[in-house]
Amino acid sequence: MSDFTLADLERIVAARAGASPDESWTARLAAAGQPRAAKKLGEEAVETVIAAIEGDRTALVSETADLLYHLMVVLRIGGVGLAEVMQELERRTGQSGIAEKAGRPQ
Ligand SMILES: N=c1c2ncn([C@@H]3O[C@H](COP(=O)(O)OP(=O)(O)OP(=O)(O)O)[C@@H](O)[C@H]3O)c2ncn1[C@@H]1O[C@H](COP(=O)(O)O)[C@@H](O)[C@H]1O
Repeated sequence: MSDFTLADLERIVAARAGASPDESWTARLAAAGQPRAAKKLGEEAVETVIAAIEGDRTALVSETADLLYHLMVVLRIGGVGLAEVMQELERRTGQSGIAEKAGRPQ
């Protein structure tokens, strides 16, 4: 199994965001701006949904990789660090999602 982490990918995205858009997809998306990058993220999310619904495991792996990569680009453009997201996910471990939703103000 791979020990490559999302934090590793975040570092790669950060390093490539300032490269030449002619040589780097990351830089091309960063130069195009958040609307373009977010649209691409949405496309990859839909492709992941389709792969999941179709039960296509190979496509689910590939489309999820596309999705996570484009999510890292969108987070980078949005100035959000992966650590902030992981901190929020850790905060949520203290409670079931069902209980969390039930406890929201009506
Ligand atoms: N993980 C990725 C990664 N996943 C997808 N992509 C690119 O995202 C683009 C997606 O565009 P398209 O939708 O046309 O391609 P597609 O999704 O395969 O097409 P569909 O089948 O979905 O229609 C393609 O150019 C992919 O190569 C990625 N580009 C870069 N990375 C990582 O980022 C690093 C730096 O890449 P550059 O910034 O390009 O140097 C790479 O070494 C990788 O580690």
